[in-house]
Amino acid sequence: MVSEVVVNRVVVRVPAKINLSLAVGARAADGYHPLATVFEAVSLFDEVHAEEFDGDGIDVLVAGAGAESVPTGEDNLAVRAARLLAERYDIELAGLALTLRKAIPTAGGMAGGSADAAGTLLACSVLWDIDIDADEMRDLAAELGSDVPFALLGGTAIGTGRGTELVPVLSRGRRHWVLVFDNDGLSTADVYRRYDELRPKGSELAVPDELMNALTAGSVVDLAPALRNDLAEAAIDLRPDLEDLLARGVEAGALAGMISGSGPTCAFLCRDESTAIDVSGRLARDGAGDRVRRVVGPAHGARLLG
Ligand SMILES: C[C@@](CO)(OP(=O)(O)O)[C@H](O)COP(=O)(O)OP(=O)(O)OC[C@H]1O[C@@H](n2ccc(N)nc2=O)[C@H](O)[C@@H]1O
Ligand SMILES: Nc1ncnc2c1ncn2[C@@H]1O[C@H](COP(=O)(O)OP(=O)(O)O)[C@@H](O)[C@H]1O
Repeated sequence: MVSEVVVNRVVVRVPAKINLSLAVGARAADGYHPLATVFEAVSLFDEVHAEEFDGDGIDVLVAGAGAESVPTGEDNLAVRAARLLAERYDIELAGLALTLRKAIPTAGGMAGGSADAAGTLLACSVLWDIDIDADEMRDLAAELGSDVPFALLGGTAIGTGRGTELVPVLSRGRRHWVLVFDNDGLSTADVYRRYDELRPKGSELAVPDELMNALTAGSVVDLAPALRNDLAEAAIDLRPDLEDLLARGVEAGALAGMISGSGPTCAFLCRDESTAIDVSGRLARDGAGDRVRRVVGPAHGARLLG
């Protein structure tokens, strides 16, 4: 009989994000686009459970929403995060079991894979008792993906560079969002590629003043017209039905609807909680069914549970 004794276990909760504003410049020589974005973490969380066992290698179990579309081998972002951390801190990687409890859609434009990478960095640094500071953790996160540093930080933040240079934004109040997931994900790389075809020169890299003012004032009414997503045109070009969904959310009572990041998730900003309940009910009845979620922003970044 093989004995696999659990010697330690850490659980981390990590948020999804939306981009309140996403300005995209022209593709640079490294293949990435310079961004000026405002990230907002929302109350939709993946959980990463990390355990050591007497054994070998990394075991991955994925549970929850869309689990079947998440790879469980070396290309899983959580596995890549664990291996990167172990390599940089000379940890001898014996048995590591990672369980990912997913609520964030995969390839949904909400940084679901990035959240798991960020959660794994935090979980394994605690599990392996590594003396790592926030800057070192941020640098490892940026190696794993452009959205990973923000998943660690959470809240509301301006992102520049590839999206990895972050400055927290002080905002007032809470924002109520209704999300509508899509059953089929969109590849981020494909959406950026389509963006290049539609706008080879990119667009002006700026965060709108109106958006920053609305966040400072805590006014969702002023925020709604200031929301911006340069990738929306490319995402809608790849998924024309999204345009109709965006219009239906506004007809149902949302202040504004936008594509989340590279899509295909649509996010609807609502005046308050009761409007969000109403809008989510209407969209669910109107065909979106169990693909509708109500969330609140801003939410905290990667955090240890228990
Ligand atoms: C669009 C955004 C907006 O926050 O998020 P999602 O919608 O994917 O969640 C991000 O820029 C996605 O970040 P992330 O999903 O981490 O991308 P990465 O793994 O770093 O890169 C995947 C691919 O996207 C493209 N990419 C990504 C970031 C960037 N600033 N420019 C790019 O051109 C590159 O083609 C890259 O090969
Ligand atoms: N732990 C993970 N969770 C989700 N997707 C993952 C994970 N690891 C690797 N992937 C791969 O990354 C791709 C996109 O990841 P994801 O971060 O969910 O997209 P997006 O940034 O659009 O939200 C997926 O197609 C999936 O194959």
